[in-house]
Parts: sequence; C-alpha cells; structure tokens
Amino acid sequence: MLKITNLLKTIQNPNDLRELHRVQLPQVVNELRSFIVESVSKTGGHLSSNLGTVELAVALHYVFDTPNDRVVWDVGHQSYPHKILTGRRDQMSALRQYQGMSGFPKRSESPYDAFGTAHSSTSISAAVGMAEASLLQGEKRVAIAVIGDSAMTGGMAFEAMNHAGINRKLPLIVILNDNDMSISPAVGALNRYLARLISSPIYEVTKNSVGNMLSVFPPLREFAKRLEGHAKGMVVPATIFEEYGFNYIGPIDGHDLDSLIPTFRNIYKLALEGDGPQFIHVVTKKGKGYDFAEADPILYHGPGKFNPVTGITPSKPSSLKTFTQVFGDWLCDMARADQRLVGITPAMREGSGLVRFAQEFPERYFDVGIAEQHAVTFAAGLACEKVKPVLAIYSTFLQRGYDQVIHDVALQDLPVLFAIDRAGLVGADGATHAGNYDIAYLRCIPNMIVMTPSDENECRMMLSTGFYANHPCAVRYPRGSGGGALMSEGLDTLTIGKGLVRRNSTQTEKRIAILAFGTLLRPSLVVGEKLDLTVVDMRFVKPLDEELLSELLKTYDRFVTIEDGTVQGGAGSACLEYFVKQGKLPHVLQLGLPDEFIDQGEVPILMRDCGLDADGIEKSIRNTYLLN
Ligand SMILES: Cc1ncc(C[n+]2csc(CCOP(=O)(O)OP(=O)(O)O)c2C)c(N)n1
Ligand SMILES: CC(=O)[C@@H](O)[C@H](O)COP(=O)(O)O
Ligand SMILES: [Mg+2]
Repeated sequence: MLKITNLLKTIQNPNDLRELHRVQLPQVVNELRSFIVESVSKTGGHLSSNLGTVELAVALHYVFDTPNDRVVWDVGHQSYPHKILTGRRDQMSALRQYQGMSGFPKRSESPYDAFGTAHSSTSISAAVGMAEASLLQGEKRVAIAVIGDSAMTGGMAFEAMNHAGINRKLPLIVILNDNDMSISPAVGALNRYLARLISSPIYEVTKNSVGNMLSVFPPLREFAKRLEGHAKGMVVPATIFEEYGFNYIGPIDGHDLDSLIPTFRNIYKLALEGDGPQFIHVVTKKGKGYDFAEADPILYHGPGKFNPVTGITPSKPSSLKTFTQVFGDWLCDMARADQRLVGITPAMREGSGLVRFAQEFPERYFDVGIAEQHAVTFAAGLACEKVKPVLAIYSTFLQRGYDQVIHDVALQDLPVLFAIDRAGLVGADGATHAGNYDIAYLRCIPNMIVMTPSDENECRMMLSTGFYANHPCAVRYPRGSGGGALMSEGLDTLTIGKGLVRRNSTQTEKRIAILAFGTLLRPSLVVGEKLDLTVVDMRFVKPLDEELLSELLKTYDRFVTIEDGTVQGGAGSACLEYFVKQGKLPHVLQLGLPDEFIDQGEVPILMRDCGLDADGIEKSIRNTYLLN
C-alpha cells in the first residue's frame, strides 16, 4: 500500500475514513493528535480531554454509520477529533473565536453533531430520546452517548439510565469514557467504584487480549454474549450498569483500536438486533500523547494559547485581580474569621477560585462532583444546622439547581451564600456558558438578596454582607477582572438595599440618571462624564433601593438602566416595576443583553456588538433622548 504522508487531509468526512484500511488508522490517530496540539496551541481550547478521545472518535466513525447513527458527546468539550473527522479540520483555526467554530457540538454546525451539548450529563437522556424515536419511526439506527466519568456523576445521567432500562429493545449504546478525572481529580463513590472495576485483574487480561480475540473471531453475537458472560463472571458479579438493564462490556483500553473496533462492531450488531441498551466502559488517559498534558491534565484542561514545544509557561502575576481571585481570597479570610464557614463547589475547584481554600481548609471544603442540584440542597441542609455554606457556582450551571434554590433554600429562608461567577458573557465558551439570566431568574424569588458588584472591592464587601445576612444571598460577578479597584482587606459589609450616587449631573432640567447594575458602572461613568449625567451604582437588584429611586423620581423623568444580564425581566425591569407601582412612568431606556443567544468571541467585542461599551451606551442615550 502506498503510504500517504498526510492522511488526515484526505478525510473530508467519515466515509473517507471508512474507506481506509484498518492498518492505516494508527497513522490517522497520530496525525489527529499532533494536529490537535498544534491547532489548540494557537487558539486555546479544551486540550487534555480531546487528546483522550482521539481513538474513540476514530473507532466510532469507522464502525458506525454516522450521521445516520447518532453520536452525542456529553459536555462536548472532547469533541474536537470528531469535528476534525467530520469536515471541520480547517475551521479549527477559528475554534472558539468570534464568528468562528463553536468549542462544543452544535446541530446548526454539522449534521454529524446529533445534539448540542456543553452542560454535562445530558447525553444519555438525549440518546434515549433518539433511540425511542428510531423505534417509533421504524428506522434502523443506533443512538450513542459518549459520557465522561465525571459527567456520569450528574444526576441526569442516572435518571436517563433508569428510564433506558425500561425498554429492553432500545437501540442505545452508552460509552463511558473513564479517565479518572474531572477538571480536577474525580470525586465520589462512583469514581471509587469505577476504579475498582478497572483495578480488577480482568481489566489487565482484557487490555492485552480482548482486542486480539475479537479480531481473530468473527464478530458474532454469540461471541459477544460469551464475552459478556466472561465479564460478568470474572470482573464483578454484576455491575451497577447491568442492574440498570444494560449489557455491560469492559473495561477496555480506549487507546487500543484493536479493542475498540471489534467491540464496537459486536455491540453495534447487538443494539441493532434488539438486544437492548449496551454499556461499554472504556478507559482512557486525559492528555494522552502530549507529555505536558499527561503530566498536568488540569493545567491543560482549557488552556489559552501556548507554545506547543515548551508547553505553558507561567504568566507573570497580574496587578489586576480577577473577581474569582477576589472571591478565593475573601473565602480564606472569612473562613479564618468564622469557623462555621464551609465552601462548596460542584466540580469547579479551579475555575471558581477554591484551590487555596481546599488546601488550607480541607475539612471545610466540599467538591460534590458535577451535581449542581445536590450542591444547592446540600447547602440548604448545612444551613439548617447553623453551618454557614458558601456555594461557589457559575451562573450558567446554577440554572441546573433552580428548583432547589426556590424550594429548598429560599422558601425556607435559609442563609446560603451563592458566589456566582461567570455572570454575563463569558467569551470563548459562548452561548451555552453565558451567565445572562441569573438576575432575571433570581430577582423573582422571595427572600433572595441579589447583589451586583461594580468592582472588586465592592464584590468583597458584598460577599461579607451576604455571609452575615440571615437570608439567601447571591453575589454575581463576571469572568476576569474589574478595573483594579483599591482593595480593602477587612470583612466590611454594606447596608442591604442601598445604592450609591457616583456622579451628579450639573444640569437643572431635563436631567438623565443612569442606574447601573454591576461592572457596567465603569463605562456608565465615562458616558456620564461626557454627557453630564447622573450615575448611580445601584449595587442591589433585590432589595432595590426604592428610597433612592423615589427621590430621583422627584426631579428626573428620564432614566437609563444598564446591566450585563438579559434585559427581559432583569434589573431594569425591576426599576420599571417600581416606577409603575409609584404610578409615575418616566421614560426608561433599558440597556442590557438582548433576547438572543450570543455565540463565542472576546467579551469586549461581544459587548460592543450589544451596544454595551461606552460608545454604544453613549449612542443609545443620544438617540433615545435626542441629545446632540
Ligand atoms: C452541568 C455542568 N457542570 C459543570 C460543568 C463544567 N465542566 C466541564 S467539563 C467538566 C469535567 C468533565 O469531566 P468528564 O466528564 O470526566 O470529562 P473529561 O474532562 O475527564 O474528559 C466539568 C466539571 C459543565 N460543563 N456542566
Ligand atoms: C467545558 C466546561 O464547561 C469548562 O471547562 C468551561 O469551559 C470552563 O470555563 P472557564 O474557562 O470559564 O473556567
Ligand atoms: Mg473524566
């Protein structure tokens, strides 16, 4: 066979891959891996997880009839090899960039992206839906969920397993991609259980022999059945997955095509022929094949640009603290001051700024796995017992725990402090991760106190305020840094429900007041200076500073509300509701994020597009109030 030097370039879609001889696949794997390192080093992106799924993606598209067979990638942060094999190699240069390619599977992007993902643990539910649909429609295809060991800890995954077990003929395949890692080390009983399965002697045997056996024997159903029996007899009596009604195969080496391809072929047949849900437990290594990432998969989970030869070099410490760092520092200081404090994260230790807290206060640190709903109710339980829980959570992921916020925390008026990071637009992760909705979804809940810090120091004071308030409180702050405010080191609090007038207009009539919520205070002040407007740092979305609004209503009939959350039902709406309640309706220009999903890009560019930079704010005010 003639050796083609760049095989990857010849693959425009999985049909091209399927045309290749089996012996050519290791070359595809190697080229894919090098390409991913090279490409992600130029754009930034989720590196370690993708290096772990190269063989999986190759084997899946080689064996299954995609896109007729549906593949759902859980979280989807590990789908780059799949994207590259499905016609998007060239678009990798614009990965996660403004107007470029999403970092996650997206139905509008490719027919091979069977389901849009990014929030974890949805894949099995979606695949169950697809599998049931194929039965209802009499179509012959399988639905495959590829789910990581940590995504598997999310409650939804087990809700879906429970449901899938009802239909004994469901053409469903679940592939558990077990790399013993979440973003940080995987936690919990399921992790321990999976480790036990892997450490059983049979894994060593199957690792070395199953691939060979399967490639020698024809891929007969009987053989797969024997393999199943073999696994049942020798791995463990019956795995938890079998109890859920799945046929369990594994653990198998997820970097060994000789194991993956024959196993997939056998399982494909079983699933198509009505043998019901199949569960394949695949063991992979996060960061596989790139030494730096293998050695430190956490650092390489979602790096920015880096030099692929030297790896990530430590950046010089910035004089600007991110809000995440402000929170992390505050948490340690407050933990020292108050023994009752505990810190909780649903699997986001690094991103939420809890690394130091975890080291300094290990007994008071709880990583609960990817389990936002549980995290909220767990906090509620702690709060019942006079422990003081601080739940660090991304705005977008708190959406998962919404009923728990209402039913378990707010309804019982329990003092849980929600430190909500990644509020507003987040940048490269795009619409799935944007924190546009928290103001709207929290301000309608009774008993909640909702705070929007305009800078780092205010953030610190609000955290203390929330910690000492005897009610559910949320402090929501964006990704990245504020403007570099002078930080206090104490644990000072603010008066709840009080805003602060930051600038008074010198005009005597037709005055305009900007009511700013959060970090958009900064551009508001710039505009306020330029147009001679009054500018208020509202600080609290709930309770609103009604006294201040009432005072302003006496002399102002034109307002501008501004926030980095959705306008619909947001902080501006809260002001409008108050004005209506007063029976006075001044003109209110509501600025904020529009009623649409905003794709990835650099935050300043996206904010410009939304008219939320200083120029855009100025333009809107001039146009609305006909200023020259
Ligand atoms: C609901 C939800 N919570 C948190 C996250 C953040 N998150 C993204 S990837 C990840 C770890 C996933 O681990 P695993 O599923 O094992 O995949 P791996 O990264 O190991 O390949 C987490 C916590 C998310 N995407 N969705
Ligand atoms: C895939 C996922 O959900 C996380 O890896 C996320 O991309 C992290 O975002 P930050 O980089 O903002 O922490
Ligand atoms: Mg994992």
